[in-house]
Amino acid sequence: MTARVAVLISGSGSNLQALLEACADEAFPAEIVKVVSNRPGVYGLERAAAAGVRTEVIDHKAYEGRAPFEAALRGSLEEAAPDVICLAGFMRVLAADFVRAFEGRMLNIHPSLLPAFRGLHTHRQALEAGVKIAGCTVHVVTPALDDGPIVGQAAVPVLPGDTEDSLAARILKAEHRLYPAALRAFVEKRAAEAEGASLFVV
Ligand SMILES: Nc1nc2c(c(=O)[nH]1)N[C@@H](CN(C=O)c1ccc(C(=O)N[C@@H](CCC(=O)O)C(=O)O)cc1)CN2
Ligand SMILES: NCC(=O)N[C@@H]1O[C@H](COP(=O)([O-])[O-])[C@@H](O)[C@H]1O
Repeated sequence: MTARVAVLISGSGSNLQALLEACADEAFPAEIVKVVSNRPGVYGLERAAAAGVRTEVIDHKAYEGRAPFEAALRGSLEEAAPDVICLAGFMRVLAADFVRAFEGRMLNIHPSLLPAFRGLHTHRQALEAGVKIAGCTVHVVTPALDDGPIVGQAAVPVLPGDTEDSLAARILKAEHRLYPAALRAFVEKRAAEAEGASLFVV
């Protein structure tokens, strides 16, 4: 079965692009059915349109607070009937009620080796901490920030003279390899678990 995936973005969408390219392979067990951005005019929307994927903008600045924004965002996602939601450079903290509506089937890619360096400015945190290994993590989204079960990780070296930009660029390349691999593993595990359940029903 091919999993229906909706992707949330806020910007460039380079991770979205990696997922689009992976899904273009007929053997990949997922298809991207909708891309939703909380920011209008971002390049990620152009990437989705070029791939023939439906897009929608739910601009958080157009709503009076998080609750009405998240209600609109939830409606846009539910309209697509996704099996899995992928946050890909999505930059809004989601309230517990929203996360629970998609419990266990929402993934995020975070540019650090969690549990190290949660939140924003992860590359600055890594350089200030003096770590020699950095990387990225795909995890299940929970109400707590950047805290859910880890699906996969990729490590890269921190090199002498690295700046935030040089480290971010190295990690971003790893993200583009990690996210499709992690999504495949996540989808295949869910399918196997569902098949296992049906065996007991029979
Ligand atoms: N409930 C959860 N929501 C989100 C998670 C999560 O694990 N649980 N992951 C984040 C993604 N993320 C880091 O990977 C992250 C994104 C945004 C922020 C943040 O502080 N955002 C600010 C606004 C920043 C902006 O709009 O430029 C905010 O929401 O006030 C922290 C971490 C996605 N959501
Ligand atoms: N906390 C979330 C976060 O920092 N996400 C990060 O935003 C960057 C841009 O992604 P993009 O090129 O896919 O838009 C990526 O490095 C991603 O890990």
